[in-house]
Order: sequence, then C-alpha cells, then structure tokens
Amino acid sequence: MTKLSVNINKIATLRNSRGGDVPNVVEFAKDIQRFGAEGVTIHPRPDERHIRYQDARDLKPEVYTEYNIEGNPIKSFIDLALEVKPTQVTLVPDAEDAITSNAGWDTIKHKDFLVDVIKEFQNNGIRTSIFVDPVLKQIEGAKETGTNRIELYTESFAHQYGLGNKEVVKPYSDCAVLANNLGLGVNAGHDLSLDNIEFFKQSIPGLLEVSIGHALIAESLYLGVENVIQMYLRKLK
Ligand SMILES: CC(=O)[C@@H](O)[C@H](O)COP(=O)(O)O
Ligand SMILES: NCC(=O)COP(=O)(O)O
Repeated sequence: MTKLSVNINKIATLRNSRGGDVPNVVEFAKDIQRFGAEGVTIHPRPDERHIRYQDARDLKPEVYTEYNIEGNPIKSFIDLALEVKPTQVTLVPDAEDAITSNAGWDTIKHKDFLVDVIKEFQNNGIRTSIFVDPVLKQIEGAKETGTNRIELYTESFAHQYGLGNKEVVKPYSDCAVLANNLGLGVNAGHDLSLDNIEFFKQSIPGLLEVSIGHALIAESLYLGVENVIQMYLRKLK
C-alpha cells in the first residue's frame, strides 16, 4: 500500500498572492485529510514564498495523518523541524534560488553532513528521508548516512513518461529493489500526476509514500471548475 501525502505549498502560494488568508492552509489540510489524504507535506523555503515557518507550527496540531516537512537542512530549517517534530523530515539539497527542487543529494560527497543531521532528527523521534536521483551508487551512499528512507526524485520519470518513454522507469525500479534489499524505505515525488501515478506505482516495488502537490492542485482546479461555475450561475439567476 502506497500512502498519498498531499503537498500544500501551492495553497500557500495562492494565499500569499493576495496577502490575506484565503485559502487558509490549515483548513485546507484539515479538509484533504477528511477527504482521505494519508499525509500532508510542506516544503518551507528560506524566502517563505509559499509555506511560512509559522504555517509549519500552525499545522502541527491539525495534521493527524503523516506530517512530512521537506527542505534544505540549513540551521533555521533544522530548528523549525526540531520544534515542530513532524512524523518525517525529507532533506532536499535545494539551491536558494531554485524555482523548485531540481536535484537529489550527492550522498557520497555529503555523507558526513547527512550522517550528523539525520542523527539529530532521529534522536528527536523524527523519521528521515533523503531526496535522491535514481542512481544505484547514491542509494548505497544513502544507506551509509543512516537515513530511514529515500525519496526518489521523479522529475525525469514524469517528463519522459509524458513523451511516451516507459523505459525511463527502469532506473527507478532498480533503485527501489536495491533500497528494499538494504532495508531503506522508498518514497517518491516531484511532478507525479493522475497521468503517470498508476504506472509508476505498479513499477516500483515497496513504494511506501508519494508526495504530490503541483499536479494534484492543478487537477483539482480543472476537475472542480465546472461545479463552481454552475454554482455561480445559479446564484446569478
Ligand atoms: C522535494 C520536491 O520534489 C519538491 O517537489 C518540492 O517539495 C516542491 O517544492 P515547490 O512547491 O517549492 O516547487
Ligand atoms: N516531494 C515532492 C512533493 O512534495 C511534491 O512535488 P510536486 O508534486 O509539487 O512536483
């Protein structure tokens, strides 16, 4: 069984665009859990352009499913995660100016750093996952860091699958097999969508969790817009 964790960054983006509190991210998190989401993911960035550090605190009492906080483990992020104590922290090596996450960790080069950070989270009862490209030696490196899980970075899968290239899933399934054998849990995320999720899930043994945001929110707009227009029309009669 693969858990669906919904990334609500885009809800905060929409809220921030008007400076008020619509839509309210905490209410949205409560609703998606009521609708069946099995986790809530946020990815606060240092510039707080979508999720703010205060959102992470405000969400804590309302997330009764899995609470996953993603981010680059700079000091302010580590302090926040240790304060909020989510179920899981996913470490992502984001550059400050990146529009979105665009690479996994070099788990070999950054081994010592990752070992220390991971130990600190685990000592505080927080499960860890590290964002990695689908490269076997990076999975072996991940094992050496002591992390509980990896998150496979699925951007290239999503892009190539969209072009009709199903073979692109092979490195992901090979990495999942290796991770399973090494005792690492396997998560995945980035650009997963209604178009590609079924094939991806079927191809990846032991897929524990997917975190999905951008496409899921866009799909929700498309699939909900007809209903909302009809509701406006009824009120305007
Ligand atoms: C880690 C990852 O894959 C990202 O998808 C991320 O969590 C989304 O971040 P943005 O919403 O800032 O693009
Ligand atoms: N970890 C990936 C995530 O949370 C969502 O990524 P995306 O669906 O917004 O690309």
